[in-house]
Amino acid sequence: MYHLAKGLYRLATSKEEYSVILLGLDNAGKTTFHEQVKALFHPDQPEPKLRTVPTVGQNVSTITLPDMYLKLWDVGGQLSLRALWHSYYSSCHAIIFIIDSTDIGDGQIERDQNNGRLDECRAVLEDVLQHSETEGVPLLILANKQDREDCVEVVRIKEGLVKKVFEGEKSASIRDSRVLPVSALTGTGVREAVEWVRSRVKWNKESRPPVMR
Ligand SMILES: Nc1nc2c(ncn2[C@@H]2O[C@H](COP(=O)(O)OP(=O)(O)OP(=O)(O)O)[C@@H](O)[C@H]2O)c(=O)[nH]1
Ligand SMILES: [Mg+2]
Repeated sequence: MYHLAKGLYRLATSKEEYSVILLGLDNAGKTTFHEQVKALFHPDQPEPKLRTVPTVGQNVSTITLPDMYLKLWDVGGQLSLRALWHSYYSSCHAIIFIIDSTDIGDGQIERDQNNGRLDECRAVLEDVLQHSETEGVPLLILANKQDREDCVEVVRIKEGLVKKVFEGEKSASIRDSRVLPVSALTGTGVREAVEWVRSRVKWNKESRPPVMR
């Protein structure tokens, strides 16, 4: 009887847990974004810690939403650390790829002029999407640092970078994806980003079932 009651109690109180991995080049703003999410959704930590240092290893946190736990994995984006990303792919339910919108020239791939880290960004994103274990996983691309005057607008990033990446992706049609403008520093767009992920991991739960906690 005790075990039955305990089982029923567990069932009634448990929630689905989904994992989200934050990817992007070093300095893109992953940790800053992560801190803003924690500040928004952790009642005991209302002030985001915005003085970040380059991530070596990982920062992990779990936020509680009405219908799920969302576990965020913030990993280092430096070249030498990108080789570790693949170990998160098979267990993630969504990918947030963060772009520094001030470090991609004018966002247009064909141009010969200096385009910052646009080519590197494209190659890294393509590499993530081509990995067999990320197939079909919802992808949110964040055009970050939109608070800065020298940023490239989100429409240009969609037309220039994202369209080009998807043209080469075999499974683009079956992957749910979105590009959103954000400023991780000011917090603008962060709530919308979490909301998009929340809805998409649920839609995709047949393909990537959540863990019950
Ligand atoms: N103006 C502006 N600066 C930002 C924004 N987001 C991040 N930054 C700055 O960009 C720098 C790098 O931010 P991080 O969040 O540490 O970058 P990261 O992607 O975690 O970098 P790695 O851990 O090395 O992969 C810091 O100086 C941040 O303050 C933003 O939205 N606007
Ligand atoms: Mg970091």
